[in-house]
Parts: sequence; C-alpha cells; structure tokens
Amino acid sequence: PSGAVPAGPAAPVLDGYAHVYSGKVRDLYAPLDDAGAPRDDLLLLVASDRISAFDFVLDTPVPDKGEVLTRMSLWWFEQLADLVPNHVVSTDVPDAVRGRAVLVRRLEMLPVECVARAYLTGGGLREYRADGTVSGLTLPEGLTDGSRFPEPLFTPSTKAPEGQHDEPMSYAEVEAAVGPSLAARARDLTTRILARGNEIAQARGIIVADTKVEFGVEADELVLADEVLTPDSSRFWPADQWEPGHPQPSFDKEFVREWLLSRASGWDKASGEAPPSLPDDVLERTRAKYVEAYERLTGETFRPRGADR
Ligand SMILES: CCOC(=O)Cn1cc(-c2ncnc(N)c2C#N)cn1
Repeated sequence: PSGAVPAGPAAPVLDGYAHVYSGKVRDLYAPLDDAGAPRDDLLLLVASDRISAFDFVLDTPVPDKGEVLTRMSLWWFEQLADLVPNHVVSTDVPDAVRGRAVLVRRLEMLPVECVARAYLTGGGLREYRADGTVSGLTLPEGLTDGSRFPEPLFTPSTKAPEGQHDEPMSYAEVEAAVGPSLAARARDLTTRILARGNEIAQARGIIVADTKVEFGVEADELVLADEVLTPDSSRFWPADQWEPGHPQPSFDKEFVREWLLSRASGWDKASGEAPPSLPDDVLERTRAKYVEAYERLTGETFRPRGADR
C-alpha cells in the first residue's frame, strides 16, 4: 500500500501460538491445540511497548508501556464488571510477554468502533465546525476545542482497513449493521463506560476526553473486548490543565509530540517522512507518565513483572 506508514517492528514469534494480526501497537495470536492447529475459542492479546504519534508507529519502544496499559485495562475491566461482562480468561501467558498479554475468549466482534466523546476535540471538532453536528447529532452553539458535553455522545465509526482512518457511522448505519437492539445496547454501554471512566479518573486528576471500545457478542449479549479506557484507546488529559479554547495537552504523549515538533528532532511533520528515533530522556519521561496514570487510577504501585525483553 502507498503511504509512509512504516511496517513497524514485526510481532515476536511465540512458541505454541500462531500470529493472527498486528495493529499499530498490539499483536493478536491464537493458541495452538495439541495437534498444532490454531484454537478457535481463545486469543492472546499482546500489548507491545510501541508508541504511535502523528499516525506513525515510532521506532523507539517506551519501556514498560505494554505492561502498564495491560494492567490498567485489566483494572478497568474489574471496575466495569457490574456494568458489562468482558472477554478476559487469564493472565497466564508465555514468559516472553509476561505482564503485557491477556488470554481472552474469541468472540464474534461487532463491525463497529464504539466511540464515546465527553469533550469536543479532534475529528468531532472538525465536523462540528463544518456543520454544527458530531456524528449527525446536533449540538449547542458556541462550543470550542475542549468543551465538555452535558452527557457523553455515542459517535461510532467503521473499522477501516489497516493504515486508513475510520469513517464516522450514523446511528442508523449501526442499526443496519448489528440490528436496533444491539445498537441501542452498544450506545448505552459505550456512553456509560466513558461516564464511569470519568467519574473515577477525574477524582484522580485525569480527564478521559473520549474512548473507543469494542464489543463481541455471546448468546445475544454484548461482551466488552479489546482494551478499555487506556491512553491508547482514549484521550487522557491532565485535569488541572483543562482550558477550553485550544488543543489540550495529552497526559501521556505530550513529551513525544513536543520533542518531535521541536527543532531538536530535525523532523518536518509536513514532509510525510517517518519521524526520527526519540531520545532516551523523552522515552523515560513518557514511561513515567504511563506509570503515573496507572498509579493515580489504581492506587497501586507499578512493579514490572515482565522478564527483561
Ligand atoms: C492487534 C489488536 O487488534 C485488536 O485487538 C482488535 N481485535 C480484537 C479482536 C477479537 N476478536 C475476537 N475475540 C476477541 N475477544 C477479540 C478481542 N479483543 C480481533 N481484532
């Protein structure tokens, strides 16, 4: 395919597992059965230490990022267990991915990126400025970058092929894709997950501006899959710096973005070329932000379990 999206480091080979699919920063495997064939009832979801910025997967991993975000997602699954069942089976995973992989039930996934937004920014802001709506929903006048919505909005999108941007989906298109009942359930759950996420996160100094969740279906019930309320699936903003009217600083990616846009990087974003490698101090400060978000949210000290990889 054209475009400068780098292939990124190949997914590691895992004994006893078949590689199924790689996203920008995560890899999916199927466990092999005794006959060496991929099982069809389980998957291994592995979070790498890769970080993406400005739509590029950077070539310098952030130490412990995969483990911190896996542990954060597992914690959120627990916090949300009263609201929605999830796909988690176990964290008994190979040493090579210890701490940053989860064994999950393989589900029939909804063909919808279930996005909810509590604040106006990014693609939603562009749409609002163009025609006063977000995903077909009419909004009050006078909103600006970073404005908080009275209630989280359901703004679903398609699952675009690798390397392309997701396209907004109207609610009617979601109903056509999954039926009115599952569409209503998905909208209700996605907005409640973000509302609950902000109740918990804002009490700990973090705004979750928006989030993307994925659901599978099991016995006509929606099951929360993928990762949930992490800085990779959501926009995390430091609550004490929130000020509508301009782009908000990212809780976790601000150091990476600032350095890449600074003269020090020698990178010209407009060139379309892949960004340069990040210096160690930017990697370390970014790692510290992921650890800080985890410790603030969970109240637990982050202790790496993963073997030195
Ligand atoms: C590389 C990472 O890609 C993804 O996580 C997106 N994705 C999720 C599935 C999935 N498919 C069946 N059952 C599941 N429980 C899941 C999950 N999670 C497929 N792609």
